[in-house]
Amino acid sequence: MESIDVLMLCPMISYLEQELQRRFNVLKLWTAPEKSRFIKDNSATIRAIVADGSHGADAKMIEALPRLEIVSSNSVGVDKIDVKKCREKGVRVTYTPDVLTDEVADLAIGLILAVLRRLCESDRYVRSGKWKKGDFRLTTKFTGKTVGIIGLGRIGMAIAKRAEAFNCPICYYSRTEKPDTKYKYYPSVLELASNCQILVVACSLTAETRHIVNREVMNALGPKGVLINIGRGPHVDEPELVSALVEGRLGGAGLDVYEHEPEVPEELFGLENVVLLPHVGTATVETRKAMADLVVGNLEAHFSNKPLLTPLL
Ligand SMILES: O=CC(=O)O
Repeated sequence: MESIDVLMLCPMISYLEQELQRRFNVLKLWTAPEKSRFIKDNSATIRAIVADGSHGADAKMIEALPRLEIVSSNSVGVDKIDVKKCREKGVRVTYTPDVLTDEVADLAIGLILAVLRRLCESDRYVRSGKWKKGDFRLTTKFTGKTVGIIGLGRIGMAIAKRAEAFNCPICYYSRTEKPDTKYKYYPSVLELASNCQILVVACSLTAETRHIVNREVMNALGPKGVLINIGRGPHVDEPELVSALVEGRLGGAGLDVYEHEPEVPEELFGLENVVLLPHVGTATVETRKAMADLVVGNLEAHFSNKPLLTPLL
């Protein structure tokens, strides 16, 4: 498959770059001094795009590539890809579900513990020598707290299972009630937030779920409530989140994602009830390799006329 031109949108793990290069002619968009010129110059030959959760293909890019056949995304979230345009143009879209579910769910639990038990703050306490002057203050118990989950898909379900092991009552919001789960369903996020102590965002980002966590929801979660976001930044109204935390209307937050990554509101840096991660939900060697294998496997399948491994479209 040496002669197939694949446009890679941003740097990814070297294993993925190497595996792609062994099979395809990889064009690295980020190395081009002028991106739109680069796309134009190669538009007659590019047949595939490799995207990720932060770098996708918008309508303009898709329109600019008349020979484009497939977008293979190194992510489960495809909100940066204009899927509607792909459908219209007959461009296939693949993503990397399942292989990353455990990793993201583990991190959600890690964030809950980090916020409630102040793990980052207490680590700093030891390193700075403050322990010698007195014990660290008391924190908050996780076991038994009610966990509300927005979006009970693969990842939401994996978080629920883990939280159950901490004896947490689980409730959830999703567009429709899931028939085969014992977890309590609330038909609105507001009701969910009013009835849980830890609210976890685990749904995909769409026009409907943008700012699904707004001021009202944060107020309902309240000064003892904790918000965990391992979904996408725009799920949460970020300026409202900052003011809710600064004003003490919300008890704490554990965030892996932000509205304008890698920009993070500086007001959050001084808050000890907030744990900030740099969008690392899937970022382990094991999971990123499994994702890379799917990205390559989907392209290989497509160009050998075999069924796609994990098609979205
Ligand atoms: O954010 C990560 C993903 O969508 O896989």
